[in-house]
Amino acid sequence: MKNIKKAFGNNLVLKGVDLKLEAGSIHALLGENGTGKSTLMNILSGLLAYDEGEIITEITKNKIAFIHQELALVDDLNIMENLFLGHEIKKSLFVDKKAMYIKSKEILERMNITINPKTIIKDLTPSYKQIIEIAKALLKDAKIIIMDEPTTSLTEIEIQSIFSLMKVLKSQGVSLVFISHKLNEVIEICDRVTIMRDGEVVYNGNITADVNEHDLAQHMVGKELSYENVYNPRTVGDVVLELCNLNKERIFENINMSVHKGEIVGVTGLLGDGRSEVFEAVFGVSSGHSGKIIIKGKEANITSTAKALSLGIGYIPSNRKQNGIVKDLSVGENMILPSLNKLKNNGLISKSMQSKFNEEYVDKLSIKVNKLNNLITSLSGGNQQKVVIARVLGTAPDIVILDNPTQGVDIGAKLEIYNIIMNLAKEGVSFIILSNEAQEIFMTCDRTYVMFQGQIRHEFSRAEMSEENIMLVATGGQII
Ligand SMILES: Nc1ncnc2c1ncn2[C@@H]1O[C@H](COP(=O)(O)OP(=O)(O)OP(=O)(O)O)[C@@H](O)[C@H]1O
Repeated sequence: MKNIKKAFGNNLVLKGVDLKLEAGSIHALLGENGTGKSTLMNILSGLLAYDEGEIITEITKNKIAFIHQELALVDDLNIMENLFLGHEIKKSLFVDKKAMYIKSKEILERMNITINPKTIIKDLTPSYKQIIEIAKALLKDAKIIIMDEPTTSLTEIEIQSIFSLMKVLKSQGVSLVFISHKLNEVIEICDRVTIMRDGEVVYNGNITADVNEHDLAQHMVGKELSYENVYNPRTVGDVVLELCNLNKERIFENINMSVHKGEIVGVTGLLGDGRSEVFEAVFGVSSGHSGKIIIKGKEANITSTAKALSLGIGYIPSNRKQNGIVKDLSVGENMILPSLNKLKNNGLISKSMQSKFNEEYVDKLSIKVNKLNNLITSLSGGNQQKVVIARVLGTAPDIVILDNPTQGVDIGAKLEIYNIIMNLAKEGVSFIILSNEAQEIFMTCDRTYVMFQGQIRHEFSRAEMSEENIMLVATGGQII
């Protein structure tokens, strides 16, 4: 790609970008949120037109596959039906299931994957779903496969299976583009890297043994980042949230947990460990559980999210696209949703109070937005996540539950978010951080619970926390 330029209205998003992809290579595309990575890849795959520049390749558009974060699979159909959806093999007027089965098996074998093509998608683990998306790309004989943050919702074991598949594809001459904010993974799997900042390329190079995360992060943000001093110890107050024997059949069991005023508590484990479901119950998103939820010493009967909010609980769900944002509303409107009452003047929303509120949080969280009344969907993924965080913080909660809070957020913004959490905790706000990123837990939490198959298996004090200890318990092992 040579000197690619692209503007949305008067917002010049790509300012002349060059990118060279090689066959049989894994190329990382990095950059802060909103810097234009997805736009560039949408252009490469033909989803978006560009204003200026040139794309020089012998590969036709139909041989370029873009695997987005939201997978395009139909849950109730099987693997084979998903692979051929819309272009079924036909024998006269009928769908030739046998031929489709044979071809599906062939593709899966090419990927070194042993799975029955008749398996229903909803029975697959998240990594297998990713693998099926890749299989779809291979079915159309893709020569370039673009993967947009493919590992965000995967466990360590699943990430390794995606990586081995990427290596197989690379050895077969496919060119892979890996968009990610997880710099450790970039170093592990990629051969080359292009780093963008503000719509321009600021760095291009090979990932050699001497490249470290720190260097990549520095290129991304253009300044030195300080990871060391994020965590600040605090004196915490009385218990503000207590979960006593919380049970939900087959989902979680005997959950006992406490959080103090001003404390930051982590809950971690592998995907499917039940942590999200526990806090959906606490926030009134789901019902059907037994046990007690005690808020500031009083048993609470939380039957709705409105009730949870009125008790001073804020919550950020794990899946932003499904549960977090309202697609038809603007950035500004999304940000104020739960704070509407606070912004009313004589029963009407005060425009000036709304703008002040919006501007305060755009500034506090460095949200990259052109106009506050643009649709939320026009923001980059990471910036949408920041809007969701702003929305919760804006309700001035006493207890904040953050499920996967920095999903898709770049490293610079992550540190900003952690610092905001630290400062609010110092002021007495309590946080519960549900995360599968050990680094996130270390950088922020005073204590952490580790869950496995719906149960709390261990509670670590800050001094006892280590990546090895957490992994051991999260995978069903025991600390001796
Ligand atoms: N369809 C659109 N209409 C208007 N603006 C858009 C549109 N798509 C993207 N943008 C803007 O283009 C800029 C770049 O967005 P893009 O999604 O390419 O960033 P990104 O680098 O992929 O970010 P992230 O890491 O957060 O996913 C952002 O400012 C975004 O708001």
